[in-house]
Amino acid sequence: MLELVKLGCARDDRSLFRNLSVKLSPGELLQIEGANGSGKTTLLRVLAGLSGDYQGNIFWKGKKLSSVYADFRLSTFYFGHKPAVKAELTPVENIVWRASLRNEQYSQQQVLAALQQVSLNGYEDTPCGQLSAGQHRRVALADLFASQSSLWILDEPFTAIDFHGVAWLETQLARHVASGGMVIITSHQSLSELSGSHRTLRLDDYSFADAIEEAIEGVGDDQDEEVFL
Ligand SMILES: Nc1ncnc2c1ncn2[C@@H]1O[C@H](COP(=O)(O)OP(=O)(O)OP(=O)(O)O)[C@@H](O)[C@H]1O
Repeated sequence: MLELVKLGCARDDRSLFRNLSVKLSPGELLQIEGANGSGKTTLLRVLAGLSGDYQGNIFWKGKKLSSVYADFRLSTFYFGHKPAVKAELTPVENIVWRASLRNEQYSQQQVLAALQQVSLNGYEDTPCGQLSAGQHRRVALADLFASQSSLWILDEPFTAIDFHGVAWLETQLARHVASGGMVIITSHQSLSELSGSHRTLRLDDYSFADAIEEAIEGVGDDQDEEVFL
């Protein structure tokens, strides 16, 4: 349902990755791994539609992403490094506001259930600016509890989350995938026990260094072709 074809990204004249082709179907979780600076966040920002600076093509439900972007946005939940949580709003207000950005409406019961799920009951009326770093991220993660988005794009969602929060989040991921949802996630956490539909993609395998090696190997294969290194 989501397909990347020969995707490549460069930043500041440096190639991060190239020739990345992969398909993600309903019921699958794709974990993106790679060294610091290999381009994991860059890739997720591209997939979330937050950056159009890339080579190659992205298809959603068989159509070019640019032509079905509105549908894609409504089908996607993006959790970035710094999720949008307004400091002056309470957790309840933030959940309602964040849902409205995705054209979703939660009942009061759903909001309170979501807060309970992320152990923020008792903090309903506390401005989020007064919450701890982990609680702050839990406010954004609470969305997952009632999310209707089929594709979750999660950038290091376990950061600052305690042991119980990690277990809760793993359960949400497993449930989402089991019910036909899709997940793309960066995490240094091992997720392999989640389900058989879990795949890992190492971004370093698509790095420029590999491209140079390929080019060097190619010199002997085709003497007519000029190779620029
Ligand atoms: N907008 C930008 N302008 C210039 N360089 C950028 C930009 N965005 C990212 N980069 C660079 O691209 C490289 C990859 O960054 P990115 O955040 O995607 O890596 P990452 O794999 O997520 O790293 P980490 O594991 O440390 O979070 C870094 O060297 C970064 O400085």
